[in-house]
Amino acid sequence: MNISTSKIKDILDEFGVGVYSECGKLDIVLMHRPGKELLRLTKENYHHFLFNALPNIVQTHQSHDIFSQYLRDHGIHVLYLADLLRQTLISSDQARSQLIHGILTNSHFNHNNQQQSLLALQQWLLHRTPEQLTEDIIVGVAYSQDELGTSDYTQILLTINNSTNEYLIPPLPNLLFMRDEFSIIDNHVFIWQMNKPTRINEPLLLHIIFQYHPHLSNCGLEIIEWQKNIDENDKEIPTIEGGDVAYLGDGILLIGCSERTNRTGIEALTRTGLFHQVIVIMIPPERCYMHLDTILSSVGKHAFTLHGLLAETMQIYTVENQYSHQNTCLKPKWISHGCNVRQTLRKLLNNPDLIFYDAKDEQTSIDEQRQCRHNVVVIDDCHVVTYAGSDADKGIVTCMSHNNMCRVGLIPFEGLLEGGGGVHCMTNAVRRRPK
Ligand SMILES: NC(=[NH2+])NCCC[C@H](N)C(=O)O
Repeated sequence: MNISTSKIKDILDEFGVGVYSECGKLDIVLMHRPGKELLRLTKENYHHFLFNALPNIVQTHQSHDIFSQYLRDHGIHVLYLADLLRQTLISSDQARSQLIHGILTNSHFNHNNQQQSLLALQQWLLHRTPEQLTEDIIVGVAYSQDELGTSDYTQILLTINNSTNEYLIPPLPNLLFMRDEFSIIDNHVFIWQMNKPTRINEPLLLHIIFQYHPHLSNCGLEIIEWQKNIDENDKEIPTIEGGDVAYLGDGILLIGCSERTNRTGIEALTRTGLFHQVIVIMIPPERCYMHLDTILSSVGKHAFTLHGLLAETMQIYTVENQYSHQNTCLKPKWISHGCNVRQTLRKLLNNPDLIFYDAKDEQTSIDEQRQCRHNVVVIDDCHVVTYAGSDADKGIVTCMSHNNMCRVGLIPFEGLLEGGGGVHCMTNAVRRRPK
């Protein structure tokens, strides 16, 4: 579904932008409807691309369209990444150069031919139209005459490639999980730095969109260069992925320190000084718990989902800024609050009645966590969406809907779950009201 730039302007004018909670009414969301990049997945490479199995693209489209239609049926405007990127590249030469520069920076060739290959790739990219560039960066470009055409630079690229690399530009099948590349918090845009190399080009696209899109670049959102706040002594590169980030509103940030989001990243974010409280949950660094939202997500003002198996084993910290006498920001301090997630969040969030929904027994909870059902997205307070197929007696959906506590919309998982993410992972709010 194509949305024109003028329609986008109307939506932004009508609703405004900014995300002020995880559970207020959702008005505008960004998603990516997967395309031919999924056809790049094979039995040999799907692990490399962080998929658990091969999806059937017809099913992916069906399920994804049912999901986006559910959102539209409840008054949410769905924007699509490919539309925004194309519109940005059409309207701004600077955006095109920045995209090309970013692709070149992230490309690595055989050491001996690095310089020559980069020049050839640059020339090849400079001859692409905005529409072609949009497709190249999302779908990827294979080392083949078919895809590269017959120019002089093509010959150089094909000759130089030592055939160990299948792709000149790698495909981005994980764009399906639009949650992870950025977060909007209040009216600030944070473009994240991915931990997994195969996702390295994804944030680049979002940076270009928020910086140059004819309407999103001047609608009152400000990009924050959070990763500049690292200490000289920090040895690791700061990484944060959006699935670890839950902005609860009123300056309170809940964040997972996980396989993907590291301490240096969390400290750099804290040092922006934009948060009143930063609460960190230490998540076991395992693939099945890759982000905070695989085990906990917001359901409404009164509740979260929480995978019970981990509820009393994950250390919780608050991270606070410290300043020198000259008022320079020093390394933040980590204060431990023990390992009981339920108790600690009730206390830190000053809400003794906070509810944590889970399946009724441990094995069902484990099964449902693996099927991404703790991963819910809020439409409005107490109205969420998750994947269908939850156990009718013991499943988390039954627990959430008990006594009409919550309304739970269900969408098919076929064609989506193979990528290892749920409905929260596939959406990213551009406008969400306070709780
Ligand atoms: N917010 C999330 N939980 N995202 C899920 C991302 C799944 C993706 N295949 C990855 O491994 O990166």
